[in-house]
Amino acid sequence: ALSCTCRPPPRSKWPGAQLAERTRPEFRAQLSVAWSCPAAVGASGRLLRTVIPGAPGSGKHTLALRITKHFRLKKFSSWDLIRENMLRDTEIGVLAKVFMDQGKLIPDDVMTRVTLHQLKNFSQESWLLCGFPRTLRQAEALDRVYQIHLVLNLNVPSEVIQQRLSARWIHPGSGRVYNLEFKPPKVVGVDDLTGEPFVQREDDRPETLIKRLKVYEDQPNLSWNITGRRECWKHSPEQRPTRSGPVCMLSCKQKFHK
Ligand SMILES: Nc1nc2c(ncn2[C@@H]2O[C@H](COP(=O)(O)OP(=O)(O)O)[C@@H](O)[C@H]2O)c(=O)[nH]1
Ligand SMILES: Nc1ncnc2c1ncn2[C@@H]1O[C@H](COP(=O)(O)OP(=O)(O)O)[C@@H](O)[C@H]1O
Repeated sequence: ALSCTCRPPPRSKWPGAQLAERTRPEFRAQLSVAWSCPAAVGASGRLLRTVIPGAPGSGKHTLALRITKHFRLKKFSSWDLIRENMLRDTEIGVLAKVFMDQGKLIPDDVMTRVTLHQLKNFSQESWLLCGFPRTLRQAEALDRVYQIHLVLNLNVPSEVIQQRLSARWIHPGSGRVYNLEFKPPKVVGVDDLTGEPFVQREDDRPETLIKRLKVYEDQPNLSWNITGRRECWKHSPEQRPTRSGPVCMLSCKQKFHK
């Protein structure tokens, strides 16, 4: 289920080789593909611009953390941006809470404005953007400003998502994510680093979660299309995943395969 036209180099050549050996098989496969892509190794000497769109609860933040740590990219996440604004009670934070509590996406113009504004300060760094874009309008707005090299799609069926999110807990101050099954804390109920209690996200409660998944499912699939020499974001008619477990499809812009 992994698709990339690049050939992986020998494993010993990956910078995160040792880590990759220790990670779970699905992450290892994802890292291998990411590393095998010339865009990722910076073969062209360019800055790397990567995005992880993906369904709610598909594991975007978990994977983004691993990749950015070991491939030395700057991580941006739409959720961190929103969470910081909510903690500071800014106008954007208050607005975001209204939409999140209803299980809805934050309006495109707001999300695009804050994200692009933040990215502006990092024009000389390679980055990975997590949770953005989530709609075609956001994708097109991003594309107008940046050339995106890699798109990591995490395709996870909704019943697996429901199971994961019902067991997700976070530390509200830092946003650190736990999972009672997949990534349990050292001591039940408290954050590993601060010892502070963790909470369930309001929007992970079953009634809101069902609405969020519906919003996601009702929205046409966002995919990155490469046809001939044309590269563009589009709505794809592909079916939502039905297989259980994470499936990663990686697309690289064509010019990096030459
Ligand atoms: N079983 C399993 N759980 C995962 C995996 N990746 C993330 N999780 C857990 O699933 C939940 C959602 O992951 P998160 O990274 O917050 O998803 P996001 O909402 O897409 O950013 C969290 O509780 C994670 O600990 C995975 O590969 N397998
Ligand atoms: N790119 C985005 N566009 C619109 N809303 C967003 C975006 N990213 C995050 N949000 C809002 O913030 C909430 C939490 O973000 P995140 O943790 O990435 O969500 P999820 O767990 O649903 O993947 C989303 O449910 C949505 O309301």
